[in-house]
Amino acid sequence: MSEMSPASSNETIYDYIIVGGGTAGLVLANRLSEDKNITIVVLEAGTDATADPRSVVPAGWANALGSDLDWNFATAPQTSLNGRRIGHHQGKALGGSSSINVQALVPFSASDIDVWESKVGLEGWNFATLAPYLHKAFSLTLPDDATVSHHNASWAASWAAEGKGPVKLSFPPYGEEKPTSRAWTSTFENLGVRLTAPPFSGKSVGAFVCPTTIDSNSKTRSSSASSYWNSAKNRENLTSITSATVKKIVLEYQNGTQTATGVEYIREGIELTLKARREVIVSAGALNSPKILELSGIGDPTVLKNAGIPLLVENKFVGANLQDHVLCGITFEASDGVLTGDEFVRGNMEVIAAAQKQYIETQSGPFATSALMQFAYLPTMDFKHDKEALSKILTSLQNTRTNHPLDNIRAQHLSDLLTEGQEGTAQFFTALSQFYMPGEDSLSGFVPHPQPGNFVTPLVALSHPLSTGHVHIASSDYTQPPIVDHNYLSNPIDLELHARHVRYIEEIARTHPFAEIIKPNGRRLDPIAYLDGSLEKAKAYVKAASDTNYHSVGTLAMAPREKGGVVNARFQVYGVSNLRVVDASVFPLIPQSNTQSLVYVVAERAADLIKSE
Ligand SMILES: Cc1cc2nc3c(=O)[nH]c(=O)nc-3n(C[C@H](O)[C@H](O)[C@H](O)COP(=O)(O)OP(=O)(O)OC[C@H]3O[C@@H](n4cnc5c(N)ncnc54)[C@H](O)[C@@H]3O)c2cc1C
Repeated sequence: MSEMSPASSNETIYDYIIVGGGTAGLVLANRLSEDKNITIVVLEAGTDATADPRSVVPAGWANALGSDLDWNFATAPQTSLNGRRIGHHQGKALGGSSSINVQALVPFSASDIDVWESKVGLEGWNFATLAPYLHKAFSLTLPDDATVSHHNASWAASWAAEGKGPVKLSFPPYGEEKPTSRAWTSTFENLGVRLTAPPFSGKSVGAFVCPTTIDSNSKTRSSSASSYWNSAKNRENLTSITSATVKKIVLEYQNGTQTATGVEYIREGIELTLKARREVIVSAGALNSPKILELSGIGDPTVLKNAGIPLLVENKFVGANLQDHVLCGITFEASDGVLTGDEFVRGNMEVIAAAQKQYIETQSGPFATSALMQFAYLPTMDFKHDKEALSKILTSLQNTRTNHPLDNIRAQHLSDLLTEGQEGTAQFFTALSQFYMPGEDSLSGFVPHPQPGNFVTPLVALSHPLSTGHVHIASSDYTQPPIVDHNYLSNPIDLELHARHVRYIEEIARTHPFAEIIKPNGRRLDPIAYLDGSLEKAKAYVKAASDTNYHSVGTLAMAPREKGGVVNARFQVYGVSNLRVVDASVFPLIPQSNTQSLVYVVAERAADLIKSE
């Protein structure tokens, strides 16, 4: 049974209720329903977008942003970003954010995960345990030899042999991505940074072309919906209810503890309930899962009191520990003759119609690829020669202020990475077009005010930010969005490191062969983006121009209680029976990578843990 109408259903009790049919939620739905003896229902607020071109066509994501497939959140004004509000897209459809994301599959590092066990204290949470799940979640199709060589991607051969998972990965065919991957990887080699190890090996620095979650046969997006869901949805024991917004978890006091017994949800304006025989599993994403817990009476007493919600389970860390990779780029005018994506950004109908025709007729062209695939992890390059600056940062790290018990661990981990100097603290990547509008609120969709001209935008994200924020309800009204406040760059160490990394973009831009893509003496989109090697100018620029990388995590952290945990190492919510959270909310510390790789892996492990009980 797949989609059912709740009104016509006799069955209102399921073994597991999964709240949120997103990236993690559908992994769980698939794996748990492998056991025919248990029943599962997935409640998803969005629709089934598995035939919607905005989700299916690889380049369609730009049109999905800001649409009905998007929760379209926005942050509170960010003090350290000159008071700007930052739009924060999150997928609202079966597949969740995996149905609208940019499809880059980027590696997390071993040390970022090992610290979960060694310093956070989560037994069994290390890279050696998690890495094998990459092969359970993903399968990679290698392109022809010429393309592998063009992308410098021979490292991926063993991956292609071992990966057996439902999510399909591919590299773009030679010629379908620009600027050439070779230009990217060669530029970093010319900067003295050779790829040190295969990108997914756990300890790798340097430039690489990442696989994308695109099916190489159909040239369509491979989301958790098109993969995990589509292959399981006809199972008799698995049900989905779409357009169903969960309002709260029903808690009953049983055997001396609050126990999750079901959920209340709204569909077509009607309030309905479902009961769970075994568990409720919340997988609504890092910005919505805390909201559901708070609306259910689980959280910080002050937050709940202000919203008029009776407190049932006290935990002041619900909604805290919000982290993201703050992102900033410099948009350079492209050299004459370089074919950029700016006509698409400007919505040029002639160009779009031609690309559409090419995609429909031959499954190729600009619509068949994701925009982002050239990446590089780098240590903070300044510190290779400026030991005094490094020493100052390390001293500040010892005295940095803390808002959350995990902050000390974050600072210690960053200190270790900077001292060693062998791992990435910055993630560089590049877009061959204007990418966003620096200096403005970034509230509505992708590039709200496109500019004339052709551009290239190298960007950098801060891999291990210390600044943390929060997401909380403002009222008991479930239709109201939560208050999202990342506190981007509020920690001065973040500001300094991010500014140093952004300043390094100028170095990349003048290094060959990447320099050839940029017009000599061409303009930059933002008049204050001329940093001239000045750290002060770079600091001013990142405040004016930084944005989100859409990697919100950590708001219901997996950690011991005394370290600010909301769930234990088995995803169980402290103080409540039969309630788990499985999604990006549980990451105690943000990994260096874009987050989908780890969300899939963590959800696979959650399924194994639950099934083993
Ligand atoms: C625009 C964008 C681009 C990105 N690009 C990349 C990328 O290229 N590479 C990468 O690695 N990562 C990327 N990410 C991040 C990555 O996609 C997410 O971190 C990951 O998918 C989150 O998975 P999740 O399961 O935690 O949440 P989601 O996948 O967001 O799932 C949450 C689900 O819960 C549903 N839901 C929420 N509230 C309720 C409710 N009350 N009732 C019922 N259902 C509810 C939502 O509709 C959604 O379907 C991107 C994210 C975005 C938004």
